[in-house]
Amino acid sequence: MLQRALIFSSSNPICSQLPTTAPPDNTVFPKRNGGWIIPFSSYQLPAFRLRNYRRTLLPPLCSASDSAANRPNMASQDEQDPRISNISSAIRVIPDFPKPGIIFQDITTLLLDTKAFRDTIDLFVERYRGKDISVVAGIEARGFIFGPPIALAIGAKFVPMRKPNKLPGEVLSEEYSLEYGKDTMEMHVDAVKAGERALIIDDLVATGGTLSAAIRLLGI
Ligand SMILES: O=P(O)(O)OC[C@H]1O[C@H](OP(=O)(O)OP(=O)(O)O)[C@H](O)[C@@H]1O
Ligand SMILES: Nc1ncnc2[nH]cnc12
Repeated sequence: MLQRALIFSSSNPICSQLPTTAPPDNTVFPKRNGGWIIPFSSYQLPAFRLRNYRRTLLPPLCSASDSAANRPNMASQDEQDPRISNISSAIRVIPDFPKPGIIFQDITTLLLDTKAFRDTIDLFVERYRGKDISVVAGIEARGFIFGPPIALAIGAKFVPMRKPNKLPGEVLSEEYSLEYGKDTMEMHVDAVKAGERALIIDDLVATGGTLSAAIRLLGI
């Protein structure tokens, strides 16, 4: 997934049918070809070092580990990777769901395709293994599908970022706007420590609101 610090962009080889509406001005993600930023894409940005994690979330405290200079290289590697087009075609696109004007990217069909699903996980594992990442933060709900296998394979812990009032311990909360509504995301306060390097995983970035909230929650 997902962004001076982040994860993904769109001219995205996997979900190539996303609409090309520009993200809001306040997003920090790169806009390649004026498209959206979305997880399974070539412009991945990677992981953050939580230098100074704190409970009161203030301005960005983390930096991206992969320099901008390395990213075009990653992009061209992905463009040559034959797995990407197969993964892209395994995602079903449903217009006007859940309401008119939304072009829904349905990853449940990807999950039915064992090769495409495995290849998706492998792509992330190949990219992030050996990068000193100790935390994979998965965003509910679809980040819970892709995050755990990636976390196990790269030897990181998995931290769920949950919908409100689901976690039993002390939490940090972030409210955010969605393409179709508002929501709140929560994370256990003690799940991530200062100095840890985190990778945020989700299935898709549309407006970037969810990913931005996840970044704020990590205190980046
Ligand atoms: O970039 P954004 O505009 O924030 O949208 C992207 C988010 O929207 C979807 O989740 P959703 O909130 O629909 O929750 P779900 O996974 O529980 O269905 C998707 O899985 C991302 O988390
Ligand atoms: N276009 C989209 N497809 C799938 N999930 C989404 N969540 C927000 N926008 C979405």
